[in-house]
Amino acid sequence: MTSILKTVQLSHKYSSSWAIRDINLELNQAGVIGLLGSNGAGKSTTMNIICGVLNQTEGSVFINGIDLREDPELAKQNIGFLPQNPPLYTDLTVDEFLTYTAELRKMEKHTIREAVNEAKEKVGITHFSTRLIKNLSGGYRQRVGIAQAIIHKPKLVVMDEPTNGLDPNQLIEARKLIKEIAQERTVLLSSHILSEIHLLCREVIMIEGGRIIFSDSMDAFNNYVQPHSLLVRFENPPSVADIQAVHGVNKVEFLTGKQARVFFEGDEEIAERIIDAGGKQDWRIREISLEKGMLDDIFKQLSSKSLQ
Ligand SMILES: Nc1ncnc2c1ncn2[C@@H]1O[C@H](COP(=O)(O)OP(=O)(O)OP(=O)(O)O)[C@@H](O)[C@H]1O
Repeated sequence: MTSILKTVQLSHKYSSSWAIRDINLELNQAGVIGLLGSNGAGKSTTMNIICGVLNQTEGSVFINGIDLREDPELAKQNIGFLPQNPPLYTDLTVDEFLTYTAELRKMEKHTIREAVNEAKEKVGITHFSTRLIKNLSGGYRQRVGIAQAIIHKPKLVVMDEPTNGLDPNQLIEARKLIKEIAQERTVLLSSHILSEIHLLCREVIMIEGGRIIFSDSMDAFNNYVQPHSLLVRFENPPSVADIQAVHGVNKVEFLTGKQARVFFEGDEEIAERIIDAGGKQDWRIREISLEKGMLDDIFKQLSSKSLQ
């Protein structure tokens, strides 16, 4: 089977330093795939190369089996791109802009009108067809950006931090839309926010320092990343020393007078031991929950595992 996207030993150097090294990706199915990494990890560089905006220093990109360097025009017919800052012409109306992007894609003239209408309908902006883009809210501008990325019905849509800067309501709508779009195609989406990737993606590729340090399903990711802290809320808070006396606890931080983050090593049965100690010493525990690590901690865990 031909992969929708395949990268082979993709590496890129800006002047003297490598931004990404040996990125090997292979995507075959519809759905949202997350590219997760902290700021500067190499997400935009990877995406810009995949979309043909930046020429790699080394390695190859195949879109639907077509080498992007050998036949960029044909390869790009299968890609839609929503860059971090979508290049919208804000003095054009939605219709004018989408027609222009369809022409840029070299779509056949007689197909453009229908394609514009379909894309508008898909992202829910038909009622703004004749509105100037500069008079749209951030959330609707984002939709125009998504419409231009799907207007030619590509098999692969690449979105660089698409939910950045949206307000909570816009966020919910954008996530819904991205999931809908991914029902019939592959969406590769980047974010530095773990919870965003959790909400949207079925697979996750984690990149750090320009290298892939994890690539598997979201479920596998959840199993791989072991929790190592608990949030505990007490009605009758004990001292730090009292909590540290519980076997396995290695650090305690009080976040408020009644809530503490308890770091532990080893098994998750620590929660039972804390509840046990709390019962005996009348801490009156009101809430206790395992925390998945913060992104920085997860990077450290995964980096050290990948070096083992
Ligand atoms: N035009 C450039 N010239 C020189 N170095 C660059 C350039 N663009 C990016 N870099 C460097 O390459 C590395 C990867 O950057 P990249 O933008 O790909 O990361 P990112 O994961 O997308 O981060 P962010 O979320 O902050 O955009 C970083 O160290 C960055 O400083």
